[in-house]
Amino acid sequence: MKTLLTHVSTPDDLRALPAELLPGLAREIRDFLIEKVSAAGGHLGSNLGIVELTIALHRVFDSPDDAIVFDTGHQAYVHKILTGRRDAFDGLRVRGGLSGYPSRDESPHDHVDSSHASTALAYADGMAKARRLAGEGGRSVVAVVGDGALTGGVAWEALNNLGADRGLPVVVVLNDNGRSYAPTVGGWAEHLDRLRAAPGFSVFESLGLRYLGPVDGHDIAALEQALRTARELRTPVVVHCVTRKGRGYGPAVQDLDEHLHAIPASDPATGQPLSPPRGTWTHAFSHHLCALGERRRDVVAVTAAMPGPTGVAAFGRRFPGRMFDVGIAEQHAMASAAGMAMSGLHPVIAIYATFLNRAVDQVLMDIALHRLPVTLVLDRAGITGPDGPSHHGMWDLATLAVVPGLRVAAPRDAVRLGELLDEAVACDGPTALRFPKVAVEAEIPPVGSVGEVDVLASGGQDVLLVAVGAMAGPCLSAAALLAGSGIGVSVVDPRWVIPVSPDLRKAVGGSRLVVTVEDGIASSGVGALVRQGCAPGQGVLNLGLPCAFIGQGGRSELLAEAGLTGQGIARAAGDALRALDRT
Ligand SMILES: Cc1ncc(C[n+]2csc(CCOP(=O)(O)OP(=O)(O)O)c2C)c(N)n1
Ligand SMILES: CC(=O)[C@@H](O)[C@H](O)COP(=O)(O)O
Ligand SMILES: [Mg+2]
Repeated sequence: MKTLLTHVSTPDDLRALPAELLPGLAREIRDFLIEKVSAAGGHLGSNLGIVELTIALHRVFDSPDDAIVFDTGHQAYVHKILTGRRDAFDGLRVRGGLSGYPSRDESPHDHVDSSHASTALAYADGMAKARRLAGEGGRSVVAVVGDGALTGGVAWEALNNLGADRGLPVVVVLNDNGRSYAPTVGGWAEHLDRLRAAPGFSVFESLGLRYLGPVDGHDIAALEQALRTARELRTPVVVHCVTRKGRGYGPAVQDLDEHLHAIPASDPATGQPLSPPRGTWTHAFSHHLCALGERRRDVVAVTAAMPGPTGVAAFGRRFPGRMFDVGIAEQHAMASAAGMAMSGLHPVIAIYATFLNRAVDQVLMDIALHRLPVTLVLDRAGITGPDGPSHHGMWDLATLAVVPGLRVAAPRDAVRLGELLDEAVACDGPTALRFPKVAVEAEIPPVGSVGEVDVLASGGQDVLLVAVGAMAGPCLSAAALLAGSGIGVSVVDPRWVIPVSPDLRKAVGGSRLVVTVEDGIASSGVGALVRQGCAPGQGVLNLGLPCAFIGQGGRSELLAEAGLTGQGIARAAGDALRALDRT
């Protein structure tokens, strides 16, 4: 029986609770988190570590009038529990259910939807300035930021601005657990180490902010006292709180790799996944990269704070000194890789497709303009699923399509992933590979080829399906359905999808209707490029995702909504062919 938690649904309830009951409430919140996150999957370790800190924040500040902005937002589950959303946790991260991040649609206590890291201080800077201009400067703005998120350059741009405006009532709550996924890296992490051991010189003070701490981030009374002091200062101030990721849950504390940062549905007793993990694209990439590392001494791997999730951790273990974790610093990852390539290395930057967005200028100006041999490996491309709009990796093809001289490949299976990675590092200019967040399906062998384009099915020239990467499987299903209705249909996989190759132009010639199918924005990706080269009078249909922010849900259900299933593709192609017949 959850006696305390059932009586605490709002910050007012929380403030009414006697202080001696708060440790018991923290225990109940942890039990609740373990039960609900184990059932749904989600961000467990970070939330277990921030329980006391969130309680203290909501007792000291008056949300939503005082704005509490969570950086990245993956650690806001406790905030949700304490702001009226406890009962929604059974729908955590499912279609139409509770978001895994703050969401303005869900609650006035949530101010920001984006879950790309390192931006909370900038939001706080802007909110505080706007409130001051509107004569509402009496309210505080609180930015809760992790030690990992503070490795991102945009956070330091905000600190630079905050430090210069001493009249802003901005409280930066640094939740320092010493980790991103893996231990946080760099001189910054070392500085925090020293501050944790003995308060002394603080970089923040040199920048013009006040510094309070370090505070034990699991001692609610100490936290409340520090936060009250910070609130009364009415100037930009950093409260340095030291916490433990995964606190209070054995399997999380014992997971030394990531402290169960993010988990799939798991057994709460053991912390083990309910279904054994199937071979993912990430596993396949990790395997091929290690094999490549044996053959090519110049190949190095770069990650922006995600060595485990992007699959380069194994490469780092096998080739010490050839894997570089640069922190949550995607722009630096690109520009530093450019420098490496200028000096004789071939860097492979492994990054989620959605986080590429932050570094597009570096791809253009630092890598592509210099025609440097750098390979981007874009994991979680296309629809990702339960992480929602900010995590779908759906902009990569549209953005990379306008980068001069950059070649993009989309493998359809693990064999092609190996081949294309080899081809990519054999290029003397920039390349990218993209694949989705899903288990890799069985190999799809070609039945023929047109130059470097693989023919996957050869059944006639009424319809040609051009399958981009993992869309090959649904395209083959669609081809079978169309053939069953008497339509002559063929399927090709270009392998290298950007720019459109002369081989692909040759392959599409002669078909009445060309249908491109991609797990990216239909109007601006590979399909749009293929369309430009089609003959006048030739029918062209571009299937893919809408140019819209797509909500959370299962990958399959979101792809089905976009029509990217065998049936959906067959229906759309059949309709388009009939329309062509009528013209
Ligand atoms: C721009 C960007 N890059 C990468 C990520 C993936 N990511 C999510 S949380 C995280 C680690 C965050 O570490 P920290 O801020 O210290 O929070 P903690 O989980 O330790 O509480 C990373 C790398 C992201 N959300 N945004
Ligand atoms: C908050 C964040 O950006 C990551 O933790 C992300 O949620 C991980 O996603 P995967 O579960 O797909 O690795
Ligand atoms: Mg951290």
